[in-house]
Amino acid sequence: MKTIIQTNQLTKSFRHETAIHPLDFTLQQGEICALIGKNGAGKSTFFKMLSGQILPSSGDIALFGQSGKDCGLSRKRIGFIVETPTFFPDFTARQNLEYFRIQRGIAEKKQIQRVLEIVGLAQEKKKKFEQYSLGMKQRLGLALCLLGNPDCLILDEPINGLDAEGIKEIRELLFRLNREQQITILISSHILSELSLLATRFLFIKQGTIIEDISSETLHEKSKKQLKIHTANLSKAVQILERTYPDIDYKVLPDNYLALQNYVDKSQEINRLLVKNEILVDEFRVESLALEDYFLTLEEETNQ
Ligand SMILES: Nc1ncnc2c1ncn2[C@@H]1O[C@H](COP(=O)(O)OP(=O)(O)OP(=O)(O)O)[C@@H](O)[C@H]1O
Repeated sequence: MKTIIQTNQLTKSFRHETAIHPLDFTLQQGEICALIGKNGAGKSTFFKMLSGQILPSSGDIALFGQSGKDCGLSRKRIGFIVETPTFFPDFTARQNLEYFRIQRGIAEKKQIQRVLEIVGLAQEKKKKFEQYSLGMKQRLGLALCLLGNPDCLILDEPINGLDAEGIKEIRELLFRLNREQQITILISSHILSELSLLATRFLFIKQGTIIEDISSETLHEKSKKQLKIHTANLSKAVQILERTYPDIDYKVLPDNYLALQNYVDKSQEINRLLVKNEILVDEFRVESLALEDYFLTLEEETNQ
């Protein structure tokens, strides 16, 4: 498998703070890797270093095996959405792409039709950019990314502000690009439910440090079923459960939720036990741990 991106002890400090602590990261061909972190965790800073918009404070970046000066040439093989691309408002999609095609020295004119077809904007011949919906604007941003026939896409919040239908369209488009054209994708978003449908790998970043790097299979395995209980009397419930099942594995979640990781198959027995001990349970369900919960739990655990 080919390595698309490799960083070695990459760091970035701004005047008053360190945004990225020494970061070692490898992205392999074919992956769809989701970068997940709270506001200010360092996602955009990392992406900007990869795109060459800002320089690292220390460490190396290798793109397609090339580092140093050659890294700049390899960058052409990557399509970036790192900041919302600026288009001319009174140009059509075609005119906007034509401008960027010339600016970037891309010889083949037919690339424009090709990328417009990929993102589903080929029929929009007359509409100007300013008349586009947000979804269309985002798709044009992706078309621009695809103009140079990239092998990899690095997308910072490409589904920001889209409605459910727009999000689904972009997801399906990214799936197609990955499966049919073997395009490797590194993507960030705050819409974790969406990333969980798309990504093959999840990278969690907190205060500039990767706190977890996990494949979707392992995540799925780890996030098997759990028993989620909501009660106002959480401490008493924990006490009784610990007394009855000494090896019980549980997590206390925010807002008076308790998640049991084992004894899930004994849900009826547990329910009866709590009721017998006069613990008022107002929610009791078996569920799969969602990516969102996984992220919040991870954030909490790393606070300790
Ligand atoms: N140009 C800059 N000058 C000073 N500090 C900066 C600069 N750019 C980013 N930072 C700081 O670096 C840290 C990481 O910011 P970054 O934008 O990378 O986070 P993020 O994970 O992309 O957040 P968000 O989800 O809000 O986009 C933040 O504390 C931010 O204030």
